[in-house]
Amino acid sequence: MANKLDEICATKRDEVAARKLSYPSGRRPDWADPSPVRGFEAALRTKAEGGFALIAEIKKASPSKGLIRADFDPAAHAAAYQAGGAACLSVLTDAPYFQGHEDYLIAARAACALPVIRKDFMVDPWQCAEARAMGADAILIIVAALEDVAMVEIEAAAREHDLDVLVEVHDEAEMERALTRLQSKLIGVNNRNLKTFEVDLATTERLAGMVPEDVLLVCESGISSHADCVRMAQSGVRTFLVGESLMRQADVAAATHLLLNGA
Ligand SMILES: O=C(O)c1ccccc1NCC(=O)[C@H](O)[C@H](O)COP(=O)(O)O
Repeated sequence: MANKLDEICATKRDEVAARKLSYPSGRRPDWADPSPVRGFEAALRTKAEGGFALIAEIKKASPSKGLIRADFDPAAHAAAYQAGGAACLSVLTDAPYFQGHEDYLIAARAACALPVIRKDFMVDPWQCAEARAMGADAILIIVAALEDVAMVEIEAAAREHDLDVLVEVHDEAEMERALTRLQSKLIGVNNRNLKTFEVDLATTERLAGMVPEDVLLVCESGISSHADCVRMAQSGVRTFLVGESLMRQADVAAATHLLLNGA
């Protein structure tokens, strides 16, 4: 296997093939009909106008850090993130590598009024139908994981299901592909290299200048303090995706407020 991202995507393809056979429509039989979409990108844009906008991530474990939160309670974390001032939630649904689950997204979304992105490895347009059926308001496209044709098809499927799309890049070539091949105006720079797990906030600083004015730029991974947000703001970034540093806190609501406001 070439690298961890390739390995994760290969596992995901097998998983999706099996799921498609057991519920072809994308709706698992035990899922209730989801409530209408909550505007994910709109919520971020509104918050970013008056300060920092946060996508707060519900993340139990990760390939790079192992178990992050032993007393994991997605509904309680969702309510705490909302109380602390988050604009949106991100919920990891990948089980093999992140100990995630679709039920965590369903529980988190039911416990708050925030829009939710399904954080998973999208390798097939069918996963968009599945994401909406479980209640997601947005999906992630990782440019490093997909050929151009595949990411265009997944974005089109997301639009068909009224899902917003966060397009994730890590270097200049991926940013160029995102800007020229895809239509979404929501682009995240992941400071984590998903092939090596190295994290460097300078990645966002390097790529921020490539982003046109109508694109909302999201700084992802490795943010652990208000000072980090202030540093990124010097490059024009006001929107952040944060997981581990908040998930490790005893008082998640207070930590979220502190991250956003500095006091
Ligand atoms: O987090 C990992 O170890 C990881 C490994 C391989 C692929 C993706 C991975 N993480 C996904 C993310 O990008 C982060 O969960 C997200 O940006 C939040 O990052 P952090 O605040 O550093 O938890």
